[in-house]
Amino acid sequence: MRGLSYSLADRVLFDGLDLQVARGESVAVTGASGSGKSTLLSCVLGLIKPGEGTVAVTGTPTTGLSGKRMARVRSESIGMVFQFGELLPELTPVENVALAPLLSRTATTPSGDPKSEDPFVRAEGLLTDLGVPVRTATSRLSGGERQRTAVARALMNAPGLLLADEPTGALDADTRELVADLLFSLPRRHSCGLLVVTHDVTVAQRADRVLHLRHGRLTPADRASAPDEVRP
Ligand SMILES: Nc1ncnc2c1ncn2[C@@H]1O[C@H](COP(=O)(O)OP(=O)(O)OP(=O)(O)O)[C@@H](O)[C@H]1O
Repeated sequence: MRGLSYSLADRVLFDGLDLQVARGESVAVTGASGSGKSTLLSCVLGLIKPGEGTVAVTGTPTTGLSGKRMARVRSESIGMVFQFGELLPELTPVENVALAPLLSRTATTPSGDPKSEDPFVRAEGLLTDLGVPVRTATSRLSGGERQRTAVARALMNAPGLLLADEPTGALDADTRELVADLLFSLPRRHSCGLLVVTHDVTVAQRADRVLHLRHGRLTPADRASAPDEVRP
């Protein structure tokens, strides 16, 4: 993201913000409630158009893309982990993970060979790798198992960029540690960039870089020592 600016009706949210996340790297963004962390991810996902500035995902400029082409960038290049997992309880864990590529028919293997691997086989492999029981109902999974299922789903398209919005926010302390360990191991294991937004400083500190969002800009967290406030 380069020179990103975005305003709400009553205040400036981003004011010439810059951010680059490399493959193999993890970056955590912290900031006060309402500072714009989730909105930042929405700009990367192309769900919100910035007033000024540019966004590129795995080298593809996305700022001016049509909805259809942006949807393709999302399905091919981005994986997303939400705070509450957002799994469908009616489906099995394997079905939850395989669903998006089955619907969009854009599943790729890590080597980038489209459709060369059955989504169900890949989903089961990822879940097994992440320690999720595959022969159980989704509704019976523990909180940590649900989030690991959500991580497996985000990895299905072998994304160049993983986004996570408060990925441990709904977990107890022990489970949070396990899921955070897993999440921050992904950039190196899967050769993707990881951008995490979180309130949780103990989670953020695991990232290669921690940035603080304040007054519409990102600064290294250790330099952001003044108390936070949301600027009117
Ligand atoms: N659809 C919307 N329309 C108008 N304003 C919005 C919309 N979505 C979010 N906002 C506002 O944008 C600001 C930033 O919201 P955002 O969710 O990005 O903050 P955040 O830093 O992620 O907050 P939190 O840590 O509480 O989740 C907030 O003031 C919020 O009320």
